[in-house]
Amino acid sequence: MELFNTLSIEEAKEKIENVFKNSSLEIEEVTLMEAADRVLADDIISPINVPEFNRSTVDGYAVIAKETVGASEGLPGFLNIIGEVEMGKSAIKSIRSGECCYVPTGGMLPEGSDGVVMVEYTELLDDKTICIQKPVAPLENCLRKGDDIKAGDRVLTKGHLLRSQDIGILAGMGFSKVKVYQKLRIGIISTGDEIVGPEDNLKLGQVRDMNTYSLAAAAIKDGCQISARAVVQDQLELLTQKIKELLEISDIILISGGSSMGTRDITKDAINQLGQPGVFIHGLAVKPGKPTIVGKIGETPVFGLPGQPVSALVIYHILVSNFIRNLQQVSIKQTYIVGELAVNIPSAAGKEHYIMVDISQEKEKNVVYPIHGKSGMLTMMTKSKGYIKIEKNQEGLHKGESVKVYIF
Ligand SMILES: Nc1nc2c(c(=O)[nH]1)N[C@H]1C(S)=C(S)[C@@H](COP(=O)(O)OP(=O)(O)OC[C@H]3O[C@@H](n4cnc5c(N)ncnc54)[C@H](O)[C@@H]3O)O[C@H]1N2
Ligand code: MOO
Repeated sequence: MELFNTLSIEEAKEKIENVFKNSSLEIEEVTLMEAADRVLADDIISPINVPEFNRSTVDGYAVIAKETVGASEGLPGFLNIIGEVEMGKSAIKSIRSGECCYVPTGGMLPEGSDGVVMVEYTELLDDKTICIQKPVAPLENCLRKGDDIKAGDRVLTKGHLLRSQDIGILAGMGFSKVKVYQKLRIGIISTGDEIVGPEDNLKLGQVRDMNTYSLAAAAIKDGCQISARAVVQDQLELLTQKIKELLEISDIILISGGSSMGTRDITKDAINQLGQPGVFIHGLAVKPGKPTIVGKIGETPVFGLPGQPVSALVIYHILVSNFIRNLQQVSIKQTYIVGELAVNIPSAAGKEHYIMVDISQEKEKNVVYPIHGKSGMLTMMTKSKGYIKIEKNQEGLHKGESVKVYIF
């Protein structure tokens, strides 16, 4: 009798990391417009101060702050207006005692000024004089040179996943291109005589291909590109041939279906036929996803995911995504939300259980509800915001317990 030799997810991650410890990604330079969701391959050191000059954060009058002390509506202070600062131009004049200068929001502060009184707290007496009705503290309503970034600051580090605000700050520092890790090319194969495309007519007994699409979308979200996708029938020669083709153009291959022990389950044989070291994991102590396969053909990682749509996508999230993020050297760990379980969740000890959950905000708390179903029912995941994990040695979780929800 052949049984799965099951590893825990942690053991599997360790083994995979070990087998691919010499793999590394190439580095490429991309424009800022192409850089979102890519991973920085270099530290970013600012060549300039941001802002590069002292700026006003309001529309008002640049003043010497100590000369406004005690000013009020009943007892205003009087200042001579020496002019107006224009946007995009340097403030030519400097301010001396008893003077002020009009500055728009973002405009350069004239030399000598150290605060800005908002226009609403001033009154124009004539075109040369204003009265100040409210004092300002030194540096009030100002952004000083280098307040945001000092020249030489390390603003972003290697391994940082670039988000919209990061792209903005790169532009602000004057970078128009950045070095990022190459986009991994993912080849996706869905196996099964019964599998047809979403555009095909469905005959009784056939099943529409969900895995190609859910896995492709997940990989794209992880910053990868899809090199090719194919549906292959349960025949060893056909599958072997297709994997061979995809090896030429892919950095990672994902195969779904045919991972179990049935006579049609040929994924393991196909991987083993194509070269050393072949399959080095078959079976995980998890639910869903027990029959997962991991192999290596030449230098290429090949994941044989279970055909059940929930199992395939859950294993992608807990194993494949982690592998991709490690390869890309992403520095952040997976984020989670902490919530309180709404009900008891039973589970048998001996394997890790991944439970799909929804979260609802009730009385300032995140309340976590399990979404039940079988691994062939993908709406279990469409109704969920994420998943929680029940450890191998735990027999379920209790209502009211605090849990981490990993968002997908
Ligand atoms: N004797 C045993 N049988 C099974 C075991 C076991 O330990 N012993 N494990 C079960 C578990 S757990 C899972 S999960 C499945 C995994 O099966 P396979 O990876 O071999 O997948 P298939 O048999 O090809 O398909 C399973 C199921 O999923 C549907 N499917 C497949 N591909 C797709 C796709 N691209 N899109 C949508 N749906 C797909 C397929 O039609 C089947 O209904 O094995 C159990 N059996
Ligand atoms: O583990 Mo299978 O993945 O139960 O459906």
